Amino acid sequence: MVARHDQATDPVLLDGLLQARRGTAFFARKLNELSDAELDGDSLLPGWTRRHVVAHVGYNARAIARLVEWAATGVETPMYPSVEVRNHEIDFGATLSPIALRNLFDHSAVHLNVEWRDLPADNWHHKVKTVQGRTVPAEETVWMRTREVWVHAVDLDNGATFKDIPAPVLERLLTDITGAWHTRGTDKDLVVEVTGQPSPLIFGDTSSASPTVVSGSLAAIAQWATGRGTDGTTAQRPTMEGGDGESVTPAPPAPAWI
Ligand SMILES: O=C(O)/C=C/C(=O)CC(=O)C(=O)O
Repeated sequence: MVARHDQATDPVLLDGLLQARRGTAFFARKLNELSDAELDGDSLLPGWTRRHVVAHVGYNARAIARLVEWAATGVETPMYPSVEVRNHEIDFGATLSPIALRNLFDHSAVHLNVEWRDLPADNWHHKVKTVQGRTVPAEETVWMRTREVWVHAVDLDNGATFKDIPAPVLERLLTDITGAWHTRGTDKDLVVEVTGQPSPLIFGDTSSASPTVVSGSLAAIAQWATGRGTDGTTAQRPTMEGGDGESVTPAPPAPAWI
């Protein structure tokens, strides 16, 4: 394929797009491993079947494509008209036939990919607004989608784990989550330590004099921080007397993320 002269060439952006496409392929693989009947089963998300997860991931691609169209045209096209419409759409999508659900995922992913492919380099800096009210450059849509496809592949609960998610994606996810806790002030006296790294990764309330320190591998900590289980985590709690503190396994639940 011949690249157009106005296409994006920023290596960071191109690497991000690769991570999003790999995540989409990974989600597609896990979805293809599920029989139609298995789509009716529970996902890891409370109250959602696997059907809800697939519908959400499909509609999320359409919603993100609307942000890319906004960046391309300058015409404001929000992700969703409202959170209520978003939620209703997911509930409706979960009732589609298996073939329609699978088509929704496939077609919406292709559509988003085409919107990204066709967005001229300059337009990637244009500002758009997410459904959470964040104003971000269009390049952020790549990360928004990356996060969705990798994490929701785990939510399908048919074998994918956080260990399947590439380390740079997990690290950025942790930066996002701990940033959200900090903004809300829900990380008081909480330090998160990723073990088994060449150089230590530390997040959270690092200025606290008596923090609870939650530690574990990158995958275990990301799973815990996203509210998807405490396996592989431990917590070191301060004691009244000072000293080394008491060890708690597994760690207590993480603060809410979204
Ligand atoms: O990162 C944001 O500000 C927003 C992210 C989303 O809206 C992702 C979704 O949860 C969705 O598509 O509904």
